Amino acid sequence: MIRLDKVTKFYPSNLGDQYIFRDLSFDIPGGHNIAILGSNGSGKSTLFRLIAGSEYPSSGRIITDLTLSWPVALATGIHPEMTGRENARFIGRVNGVTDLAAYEERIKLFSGLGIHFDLFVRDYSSGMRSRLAFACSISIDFDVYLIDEVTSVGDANFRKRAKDALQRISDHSNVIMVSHQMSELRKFCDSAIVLDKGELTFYNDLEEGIERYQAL
Ligand SMILES: Nc1ncnc2c1ncn2[C@@H]1O[C@H](COP(=O)(O)OP(=O)(O)OP(=O)(O)O)[C@@H](O)[C@H]1O
Repeated sequence: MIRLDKVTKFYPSNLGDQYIFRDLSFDIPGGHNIAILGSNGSGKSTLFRLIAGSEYPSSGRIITDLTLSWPVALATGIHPEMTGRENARFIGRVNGVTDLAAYEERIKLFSGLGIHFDLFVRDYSSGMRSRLAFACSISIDFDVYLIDEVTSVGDANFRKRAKDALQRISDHSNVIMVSHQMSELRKFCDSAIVLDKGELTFYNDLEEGIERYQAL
């Protein structure tokens, strides 16, 4: 379970503080593959960053007893001044991977980065960076994978590899996924959370959630 406890999140702007969530308490149930649905700007990415811990709430807290991956689009923890291999090794070590050499090789193979794996990440394209981040994430055992752009990262070949890996993962772990493509969500998710005006609603049935979202 992932619990949002009285979470408030706002961003300062030239028009004053823009509130995304105000005093929001919500339990994201475990054991589901959940699609996050909401219109542009409703706060899906913000929610992801809060859950992943890559951004703090303005007040309140997020509590969980689960291990969570990081959203790939953020490429959180990927350091531009290190090579892909050094990044992989660092991420592996931080996440308690025991066989680091095997982990590195898995990432090199999965990311398809070839010789770029030993070049500085600062010289990567954004697609290459996302491929590295996704490969690092998918090669670690997490309880929940936060998936934000699997369908749009890299070329057709990589996308197929990513989807196959995700399919394997969703058999034994859970995913929380953001995508504007309903076909993708239908492939991996069984339930939904709809974001609207700072409120979250959980739908046990994905189709019910999609219907609600489309009616917004
Ligand atoms: N770092 C930031 N600084 C200021 N405002 C931000 C920041 N990040 C997000 N916002 C604002 O917060 C709101 C929610 O943004 P967010 O990216 O979470 O929405 P989203 O639902 O993921 O949108 P989309 O479907 O377009 O990707 C938007 O109004 C956005 O402008």
